[in-house]
Amino acid sequence: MLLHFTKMHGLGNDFMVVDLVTQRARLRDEQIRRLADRRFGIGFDQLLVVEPPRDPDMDFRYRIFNADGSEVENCGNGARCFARFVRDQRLTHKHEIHVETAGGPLTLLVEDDGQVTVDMGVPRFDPAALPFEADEDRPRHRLEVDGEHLEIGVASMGNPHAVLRVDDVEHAPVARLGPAIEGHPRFPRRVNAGFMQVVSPHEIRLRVYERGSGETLACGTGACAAVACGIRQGLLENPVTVHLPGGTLQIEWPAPDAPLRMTGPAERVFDGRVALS
Ligand SMILES: N[C@H](CCC[C@H](N)C(=O)O)C(=O)O
Repeated sequence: MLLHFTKMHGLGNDFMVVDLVTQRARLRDEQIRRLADRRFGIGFDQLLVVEPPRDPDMDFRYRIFNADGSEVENCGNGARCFARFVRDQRLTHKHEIHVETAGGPLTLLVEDDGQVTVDMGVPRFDPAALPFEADEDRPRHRLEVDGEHLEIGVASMGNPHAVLRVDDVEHAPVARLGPAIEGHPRFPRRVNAGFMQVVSPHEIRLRVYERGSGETLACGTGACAAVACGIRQGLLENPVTVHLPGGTLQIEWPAPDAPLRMTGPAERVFDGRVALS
């Protein structure tokens, strides 16, 4: 069969977006891995799938698959592209779109300037929410990685994040520590590893080694998790501008029990069709 898709990105975090409301297809893990390959396939960090909602109060079901084929709970940059896609495809005319994900509900707000603001829900820090093996919830956890004693913050944005503060993201050992943190045994379902440089209380620089995809040019949930951990550690104050290699996100988290909001762009690159074997 021929599957229609749209290639999109949020600050260079790139996606294959598929409408399974008007199309029917089942994508197996190995098909996703092949399609994700940047030489043998289309090439993407994540596959985003639009499906009809299970909950009648929601507008769509939003499913996310990493390049390694693993299905995950949330994708922040993908959520902005999802909102742009469903409106461009005329699957909805709404400006406020409610979607269900494996990590919980999200509200997507398409702004007049084309930017998208996502209500990402309330960050969770209890280790069981990630999951992360630790005896209690605390702003900083000690983690021994590759012979080094690190101090990390942990947060769930529906998906799990570990955040390590560094002096200079340019020279942070992302290639070495990223995979070691991602696959650390204390994270039974692996983890996204963020490397955060604090520029000021309202500004950070961030690189993220993503679970299931490697280092990406941007990570929306990673930006949210870094800000949440930074505010909780007393390093940051609401709102925070997050500079990632692919561009900048604005994050607001006005109070610990308030939802966290992320605002940024969503770009279409091309439409295509692919034969599914
Ligand atoms: N790699 C992530 C999913 C994609 C998150 C990222 N692309 C974003 O924008 O939030 C995970 O395994 O939880």
